[in-house]
Amino acid sequence: MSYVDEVMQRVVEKNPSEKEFHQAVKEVLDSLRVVIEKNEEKYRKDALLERITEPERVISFRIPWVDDKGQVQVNRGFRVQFNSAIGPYKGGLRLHPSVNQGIIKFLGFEQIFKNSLTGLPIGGGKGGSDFDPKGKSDREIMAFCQSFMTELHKYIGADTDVPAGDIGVGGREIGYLYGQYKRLTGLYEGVLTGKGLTYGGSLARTEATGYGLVYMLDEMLKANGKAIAGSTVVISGSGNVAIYATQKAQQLGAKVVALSDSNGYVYDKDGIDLDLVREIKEVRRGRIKEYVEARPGAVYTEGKGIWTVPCDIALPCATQNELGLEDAKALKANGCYAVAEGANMPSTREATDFFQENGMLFMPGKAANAGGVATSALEMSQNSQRLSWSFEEVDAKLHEIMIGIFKKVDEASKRYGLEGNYVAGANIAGFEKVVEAMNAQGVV
Ligand SMILES: NC(=O)C1=CN([C@@H]2O[C@H](COP(=O)(O)OP(=O)(O)OC[C@H]3O[C@@H](n4cnc5c(N)ncnc54)[C@H](OP(=O)(O)O)[C@@H]3O)[C@@H](O)[C@H]2O)C=CC1
Ligand SMILES: N=C(CCC(=O)O)C(=O)O
Repeated sequence: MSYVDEVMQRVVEKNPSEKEFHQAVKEVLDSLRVVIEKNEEKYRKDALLERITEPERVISFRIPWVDDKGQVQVNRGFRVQFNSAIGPYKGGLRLHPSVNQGIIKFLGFEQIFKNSLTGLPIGGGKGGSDFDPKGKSDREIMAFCQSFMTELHKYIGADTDVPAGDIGVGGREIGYLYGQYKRLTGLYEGVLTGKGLTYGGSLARTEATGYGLVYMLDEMLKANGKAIAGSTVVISGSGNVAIYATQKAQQLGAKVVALSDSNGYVYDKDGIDLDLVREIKEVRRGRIKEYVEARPGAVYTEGKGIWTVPCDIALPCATQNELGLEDAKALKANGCYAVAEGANMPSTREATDFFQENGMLFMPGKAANAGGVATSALEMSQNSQRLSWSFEEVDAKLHEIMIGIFKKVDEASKRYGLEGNYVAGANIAGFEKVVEAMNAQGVV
């Protein structure tokens, strides 16, 4: 049995119910076979793969809070501090009823290599809770966040572990979390990113993941003789990543024709009216189906199916495993030639393999959606200097970082004779820096 297969077997046996974690590890290890085979003896002796697939720390805790009816509620919280070889743990907090340890471990594992690709000094971590923010009052959100931070603050800090947003965690939640941290510790420090602009947040952080996704898409298309301008684009989700990916795609001349949420999707043949979507989602915290009430020419469809909408470019920006093999086949049949992942692991392994086997351009999330965490690291830099950079300065740095990530990914794929395989390129380029740091730091 190969070393990779031995380690994969260990991961499955030691984490039996964590299927998303298995999926994330398998994708990375499979693409690293060419690298591992060249160093197998040393890697085995150092138990390198056993260490890199084992979190440095997994923290789980009870979160009690009182709802508006005076009823005590209980949720479960997590923080996975996965790998600190190249910097303090850095990664988002996800609030969604589907959250469990396996989900947070898959996200934390992906974050290791994503953060490495940015070239910034940030390690991999992730956290969250099975708390469902949907339908909760502001007071209930605050009560939950204060209880969450009452536990979490024991394990985080500006030079230890810096959480941020993810699904269900936006500016409102970060604000409540930050206020509680400050109250408990008496420290005013950059311990969270995605903060409000009046208390240490960075301009362009709200836009960063979506903008960075489109910057990466632009690089991938240009390297392959294509362009965003004039293309038809379908974007899943209608949250932070999807909204600002839509904005940047429209600015670069694309026509975005569909967005979704967990209830269904809207198709607007005339192109999505982003101001209307932002009013519905960011102001009213409503459902995407409300879009057609103001745009009768648009069509709302309940449930899944957004990937049957004909497009040139697909940008999955909702959640993991939202795009499966049948979706991939439908995209190809309708002429789609490029996919870039705004979400974390939104394509199943079968869909990813299909894209690559059928000559479609494909950029995995750890490279394509790294703009968010990269800009979070820029927020940390500003906080450390007690300075605030302009939007243009941050956006220019973000764009430069995304161009740099594409170059690393492209170079790594070519170095191993895998030109155009951006999954392999991203995993190899991300892995190499982390491994060098782990080797230098000894058996820890
Ligand atoms: N925020 C960030 O900085 C970054 C986020 N990401 C990733 O991007 C993706 C979106 O995150 P973000 O935009 O921040 O989150 P938001 O909470 O702002 O938006 C999430 C969107 O995805 C939809 N969604 C969530 N879960 C499901 C599901 N199970 N099925 C269908 N739709 C679903 C939501 O619909 P509904 O409102 O109905 O729940 C919503 O439209 C996630 O995978 C996240 O991990 C990656 C890098 C950075
Ligand atoms: N949710 C994020 C952003 C993490 C961060 O900004 O620290 C991700 O990279 O998946």
